[in-house]
Amino acid sequence: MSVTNAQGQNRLDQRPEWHALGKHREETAGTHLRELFDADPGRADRYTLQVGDLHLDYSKHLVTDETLRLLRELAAATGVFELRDAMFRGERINTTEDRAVLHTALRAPQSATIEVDGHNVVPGVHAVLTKMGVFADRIRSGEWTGHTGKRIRNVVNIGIGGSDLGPAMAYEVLRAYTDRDMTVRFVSNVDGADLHEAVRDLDAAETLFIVASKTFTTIETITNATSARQWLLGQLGAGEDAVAKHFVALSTNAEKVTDFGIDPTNMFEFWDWVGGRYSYDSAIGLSLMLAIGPDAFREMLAGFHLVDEHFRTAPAEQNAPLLLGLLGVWYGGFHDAQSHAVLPYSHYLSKFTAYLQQLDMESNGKSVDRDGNPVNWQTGPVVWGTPGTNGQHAYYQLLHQGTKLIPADFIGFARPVAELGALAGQHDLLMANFFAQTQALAFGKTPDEVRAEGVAEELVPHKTFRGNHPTTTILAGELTPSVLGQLIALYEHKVFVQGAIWNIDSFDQWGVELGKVLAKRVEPALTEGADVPGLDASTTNLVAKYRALRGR
Ligand SMILES: O=P(O)(O)OC[C@H]1O[C@](O)(CO)[C@@H](O)[C@@H]1O
Repeated sequence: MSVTNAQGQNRLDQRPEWHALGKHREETAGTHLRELFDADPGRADRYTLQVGDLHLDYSKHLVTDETLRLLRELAAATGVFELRDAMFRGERINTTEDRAVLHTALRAPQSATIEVDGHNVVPGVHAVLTKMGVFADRIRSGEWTGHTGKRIRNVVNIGIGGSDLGPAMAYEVLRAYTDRDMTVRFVSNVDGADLHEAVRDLDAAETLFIVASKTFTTIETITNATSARQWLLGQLGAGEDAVAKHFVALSTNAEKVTDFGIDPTNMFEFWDWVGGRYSYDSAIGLSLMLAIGPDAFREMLAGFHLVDEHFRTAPAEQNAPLLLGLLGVWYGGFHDAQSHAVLPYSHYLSKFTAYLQQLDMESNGKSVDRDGNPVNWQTGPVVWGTPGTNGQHAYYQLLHQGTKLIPADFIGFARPVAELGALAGQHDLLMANFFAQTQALAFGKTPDEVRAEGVAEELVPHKTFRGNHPTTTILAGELTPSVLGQLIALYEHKVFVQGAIWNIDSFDQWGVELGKVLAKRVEPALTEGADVPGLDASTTNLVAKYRALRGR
């Protein structure tokens, strides 16, 4: 596909830096990681970075000093650093929604000044954090009681997308830091089964619902919140006045919160310059704060801030989010990689990749540039993965011997969380797998090595491992709140770098709209058999089949 447009020379695929990378790719085609390591004894030492508590090893990537130099030149030419500075300054870099992009302000210290339209937003951020902290302390101490006077022991967060995935992920990651006497659940799916299973064993008198929605118009969340209110009032046999003690809201939309019947004093505010998928360190993290307490929450914010500062100030050669972003551009643009695996070797990171899916794919799953012109290069990859070692016994076969190039991030920790007790003894085995996998992926096993083991000749191709599969290893001492913040900020800024280079708006999400509109149109057809003008033949048949199966 070849596209020309008014942007002319500014188009990514017409830039000399892009062409230089293409040429370099041709010249280095066929080079194996084995050769790169053999030719350069200093490679493993040189290709590492330390950012806060995160040790990054990127030596097992299909790059040389020259590749990295060319990629950095591309970053400079495409204005990554200028856009980064504009983001940190609070400029409206989300152009299609005409909004600033300031999740970094959510973790800025109180002394910072960050202005949107001449207004310093930092005092507001800290006021909400303080309000959240006071509320969390009241719930955790039992001072805040429900309608019947019982203390709150259950928290149910109702939200979807960015109003669910972040706190749900972080709650799992930081389980060891949570109040184990408090039940915290997350309801997102409009499938009634989600809410049903979340509340069926709970005592309503001890349950707090947190309705989390930036817009407070999201149909799934409002439907579930309405059902939760009915359930609560039904269980308590109480009137509407019980709602105030059992419902709080996290939103940017005070009017809609009030319409729903939640007292605005029980609303924790955030702002339109916080994107949904960048919001769990805002008020959206209230459920997490209730679980881990305000101090640990602030430690997490400090971890985010550490990496923000690194991204903002570190030179290009040592800038970790820049490097990770560039590696993705290299594989998507010049190796035709379609996906990116994130493989955490920690059970606590079981929801980490699902969280990254929204962060990355909703941000960079775009096919027009900032000016609305079709792009002629790959944008965001399919992000996928589950914790090791489970994946090893499922899809790693394809990673090792399949036909696809799938760059992967391996994330592991030197020490297990303290409370594992005797089970901590299993940690070395877990981490032995962690190290073995990146080694096997990079270096593989040659036919000669297989033969030397006495393998029958007809089996040699089957037992050969091509190797040359690129991985990043991210190793930290322990999975603490701060380390979680560092990891998330690392990925946020990596996504930013890629969007900047691909010249797309990483902060809008128009692609989710069409399905929402069509669902609204189709619903009356399901319930009432209403005619939907313009409905295609396949969907019409399916709707008819559905109605027949429902006996309608
Ligand atoms: O917080 P809200 O407004 O309910 O939106 C939830 C999610 O819906 C989306 O807009 C996508 O449909 C996400 O970007 C967002 O995180």
